Amino acid sequence: MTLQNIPPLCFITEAADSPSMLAQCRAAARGGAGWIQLRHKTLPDTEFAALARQIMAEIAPYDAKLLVNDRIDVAIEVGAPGLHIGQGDGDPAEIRRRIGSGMLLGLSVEEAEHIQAVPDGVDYLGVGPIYATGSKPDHAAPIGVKGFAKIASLTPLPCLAIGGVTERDAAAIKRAGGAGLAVISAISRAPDMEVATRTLLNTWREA
Ligand SMILES: Cc1ncc(COP(=O)(O)OP(=O)(O)O)c(N)n1
Ligand SMILES: Cc1nc(C(=O)O)sc1CCOP(=O)(O)O
Ligand SMILES: [Mg+2]
Repeated sequence: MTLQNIPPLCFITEAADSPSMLAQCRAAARGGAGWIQLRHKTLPDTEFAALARQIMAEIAPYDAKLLVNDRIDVAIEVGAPGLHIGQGDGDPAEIRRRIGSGMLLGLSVEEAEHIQAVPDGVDYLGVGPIYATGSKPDHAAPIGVKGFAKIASLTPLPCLAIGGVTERDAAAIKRAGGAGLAVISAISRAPDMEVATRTLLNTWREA
C-alpha cells in the first residue's frame, strides 16, 4: 500500500447488534468503501479478533481492507492490513516498531499542534472532529472545515476528514486538501448502507 492509493472512503463500524457489525462491513464493502475500520471499545480481545478475521474474509472479494481500531496486539495477531490509533493510544513511533513495516498506520490529529509530533512511519491522518458527533462522546472540540484545511496544509500525509461528515461535506473537504472521508453514522444509520456507501463515494469522486 502506498500513499497514492489510499482509498477515499473509510467506513468505521458502529458498535451495534442490529445491523450487526459484520452486516455493516459487508454492506460498506459492497458499496465500495476501500477501508473498513473495526471499532468496538468493550468487546473482549478474543471476540474482537474472531470478528476481525470474519470481516477480513467477507470483504476480501470486494477488495476492501480491514483497519483495526486501537488494539495493536489484535492487529498483529490477525495480520490486519491496517491499524488506526489516536493521540491517547500510545507513541506512534514505538507502535510502528511493534507492527513492522507492512501494516498501514493511521493517526488521529485533532489540532494543528499535533502535526509537529507526527513521526515517520505514520501513513495517513484522521483529522477531526469536523463537527460534534454522537458517535464519539469523548471527541475533541470540533475544528470545522477551516480547521481541517489548516491541518491538511501543514502535512504531506493524506488526511481523512472525520466527525459528523456526510456527502454534503465532500466538495468542501476535497477543496480543503482532503484525501477522503471517514464515517460511521452516514453509513451505519442509513436505510440502505450499501447504497449510502456508493452515494458517498460517487459524491466524493465527482466533487
Ligand atoms: C480514520 C479515523 N480517524 C480518527 C479516528 C479516531 O481515533 P481515536 O482518536 O483514537 O478515537 P477512537 O476511535 O479510538 O475512539 C478513527 N478511529 N479513525
Ligand atoms: C471515531 C471518531 N473519531 C472522531 C475524531 O474526531 O477523532 S469522530 C468519530 C466518530 C465518527 O462518527 P460519525 O461519522 O457518525 O460522526
Ligand atoms: Mg483510539
